[in-house]
Amino acid sequence: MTQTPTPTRPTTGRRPAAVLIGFMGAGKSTVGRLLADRLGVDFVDTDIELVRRTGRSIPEIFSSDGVDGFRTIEENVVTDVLDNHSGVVSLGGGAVTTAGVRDALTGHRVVYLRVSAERGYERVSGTDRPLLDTEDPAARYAELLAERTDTYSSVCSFEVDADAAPEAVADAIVTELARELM
Ligand SMILES: Nc1ncnc2c1ncn2[C@@H]1O[C@H](COP(=O)(O)OP(=O)(O)OP(=O)(O)O)[C@@H](O)[C@H]1O
Ligand SMILES: O=C(O)C1=C[C@@H](O)[C@@H](O)[C@H](O)C1
Ligand SMILES: [Mg+2]
Repeated sequence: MTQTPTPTRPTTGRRPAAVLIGFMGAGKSTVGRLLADRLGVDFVDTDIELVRRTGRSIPEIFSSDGVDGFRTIEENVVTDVLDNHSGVVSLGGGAVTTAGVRDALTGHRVVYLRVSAERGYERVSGTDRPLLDTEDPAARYAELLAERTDTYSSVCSFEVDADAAPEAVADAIVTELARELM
């Protein structure tokens, strides 16, 4: 009897050393770069990659395609990067809200940068964040963070306190990665 092979995405067989997740302002991009330097590997930020591939800014995509359109583009970029990148990968803050991204994270070393609403909002306040474009962005920030916390926890391999300084967060990740090798 002939068996139908399970369809899989084409891959290069490369796997990220670590995938950073967490809310806006948790420091995924900042710490991701530091961590990649420390490990001597490449760094890819899926928000930057998405802008590069589409030639449009994130606020432009939100305004023309809506949040669902943005998530579809984001899912394609994230799954492609996870399949083909071997260094450190930082995801956009809302990528894990898409089921396809959560599935694609299975089996990866996923680090959750857990930031408090106070520290995180301080870091993003005044920047162009479509999802915070409301009358009370600080309250919206805290609300969205609370809504997503369980999702971040459910897909991560381990979490680090991201209220600390970027170097300290990168150190904590290196320590945990080294512990896993013991
Ligand atoms: N641990 C930290 N301590 C203090 N400031 C930080 C820390 N991490 C990041 N920052 C600052 O906060 C801002 C946002 O950081 P960053 O862009 O790395 O966050 P992010 O998690 O990638 O957010 P996004 O989900 O929007 O991509 C930047 O100005 C950065 O310099
Ligand atoms: O938290 C979010 O939903 C987002 C976070 C950013 O990284 C960007 O991906 C975008 O602004 C959406
Ligand atoms: Mg970022």
